[in-house]
Amino acid sequence: MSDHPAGAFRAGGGLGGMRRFGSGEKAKPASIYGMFARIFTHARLEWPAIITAVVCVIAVSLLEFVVPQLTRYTIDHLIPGKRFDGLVLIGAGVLGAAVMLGVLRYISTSLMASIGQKVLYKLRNDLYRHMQSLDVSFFDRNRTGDLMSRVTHDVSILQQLISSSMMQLFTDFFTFTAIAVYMLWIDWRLTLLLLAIFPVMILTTKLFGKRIRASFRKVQESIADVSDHLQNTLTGIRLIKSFTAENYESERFSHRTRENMDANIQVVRLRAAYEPIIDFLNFTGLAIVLVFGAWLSMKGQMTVGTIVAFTAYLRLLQNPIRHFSRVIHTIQQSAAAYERIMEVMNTKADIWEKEDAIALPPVRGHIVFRNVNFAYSRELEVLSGFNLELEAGKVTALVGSSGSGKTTIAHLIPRFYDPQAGDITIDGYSLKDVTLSSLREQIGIVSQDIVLFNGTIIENIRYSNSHATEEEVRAAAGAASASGFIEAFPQGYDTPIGERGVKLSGGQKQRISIARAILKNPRVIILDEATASLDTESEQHIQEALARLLKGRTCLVIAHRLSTIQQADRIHVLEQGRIVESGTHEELLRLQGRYSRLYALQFPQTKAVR
Ligand SMILES: Nc1ncnc2c1ncn2[C@@H]1O[C@H](COP(=O)(O)OP(=O)(O)OP(=O)(O)O)[C@@H](O)[C@H]1O
Repeated sequence: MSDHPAGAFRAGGGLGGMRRFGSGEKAKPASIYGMFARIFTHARLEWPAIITAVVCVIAVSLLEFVVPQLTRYTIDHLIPGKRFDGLVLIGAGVLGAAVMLGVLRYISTSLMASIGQKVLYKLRNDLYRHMQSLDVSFFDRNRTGDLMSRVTHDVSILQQLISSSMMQLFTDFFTFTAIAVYMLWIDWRLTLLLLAIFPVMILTTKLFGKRIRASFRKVQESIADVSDHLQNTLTGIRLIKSFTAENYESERFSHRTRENMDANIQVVRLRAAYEPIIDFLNFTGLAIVLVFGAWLSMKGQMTVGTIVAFTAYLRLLQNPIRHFSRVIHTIQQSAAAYERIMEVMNTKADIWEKEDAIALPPVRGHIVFRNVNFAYSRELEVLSGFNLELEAGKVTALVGSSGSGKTTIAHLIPRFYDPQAGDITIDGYSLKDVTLSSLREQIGIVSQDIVLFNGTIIENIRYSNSHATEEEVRAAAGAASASGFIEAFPQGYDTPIGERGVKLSGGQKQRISIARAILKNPRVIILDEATASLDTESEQHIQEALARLLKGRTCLVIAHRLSTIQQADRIHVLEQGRIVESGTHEELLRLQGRYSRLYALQFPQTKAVR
């Protein structure tokens, strides 16, 4: 049994220009509270570390509070009283506080950084697992590079928020409240005057926050574009070279990176405008303390030490605001990233299992399509009232012109897509009533787009059955006529095949994919154009391998090349989603209809003989 049956079926690539999330309906901005709530849900198991970090942070705030008190005491009491003995204690007190601050900050920062990493680890894995659970149509709609950048770049942005900015926010909130209360207690008039500036600051922050977040969204989308372009062009490098399209691609790349640069410049401009406004408001606070404090002092209502302490507290009070102007940058950047992550997390799979889905018992492989309607989108109906029967243990072939719906029919059997109407059954079980894994474990697909992973030959063959022994792998490779060329490699089965199997020839890749299917030993085989574009010798090897693969199983063979399906038990000719002719090769030739015309096109000489 396969550990990861879905992986073997996953068709790569996406269709550009189709609807994907964010392009149809406008994505609802995710709430910042929602973001924090989710982060806390992920972080809750780390509560001992969180509590320790919070205690450290509170201690930092208290120490910060003590230092201005030492200044005040020095100015108001030690200097006027010429108490030289007290200076040593004050010096030691300030240095001691500095050392303690350093230690406490080290503990809280390193704890929060490791919590951030753990949350990130969980979030990234959840996202990946969720993506894997989505169906093929999701991957049709979305660009690979864009999805990659959500899992890598967007998740990393959240890490910065968790490990540094969130703690900073908490520290600032605590310091701000403690100091505001203390200042109110010392002189409520001066403090209220100061606090009057804060609503202006909050409003400015809100106004800028919205714009900064929108710009960050653009930055992240442009990164996704860059990553998508890279993914497409690096995997298609041979095509680019064959069309000498290097300059064209470099220009397209530069266009995308320019969009990224422009979006970043927009963010920088917004920040550059925001920070001076906040600084101006901070200076207004300082002016108020100086002018009003000096006035009170001249009237004998306030000591000089209090004014000095007040300016120090003012700085501490303004620090959170100044930090906030920086943290807001991270928060808005994270919110934009979080939105993009949640778009994936909130996407529900179109293909799902019923709650009471049963495990499909080992089947014989009798498959029936009854009145099936299927469309990829509203505009394009591929199958309408479609009926088809695949007899158990027999080879059924589908032929027909390009776009007539052959691959679509094949993809409905492992439930890559679900029909909008009608039913498909296997041994009488409706596909919708059985679990996806029990269904897919009994189906093997060998397609013309062979997907091999970077790894060794044995790893690729074993992908369909991770428990297979080495002997079983060798036997499968033998049956797939692959052992000859594999053993000829100096490293044999341990030969690395490179990304997507680039180090192998087309025919070799095909035989490895057949070996992989044989090792899976499924009841049902779907063969999509497996012999396209091969030389005669390779094709002969492959035909032998295929004959062994198909033997005794229910097979659906999709072939353009009629030579490959002459032995099929039944051939259906498909036109625009309808079966127009059915029979064996000889019967269909005798009909002198669509099939015989297709055959004559492919084999003009044979036709002449007949
Ligand atoms: N993932 C998809 N999303 C939207 N439309 C699709 C998708 N796959 C196929 N189609 C459309 O559905 C129709 C049937 O395509 P299908 O691939 O089943 O034809 P086919 O007979 O297998 O063609 P070929 O022999 O060229 O592979 C075509 O019009 C095609 O454009």
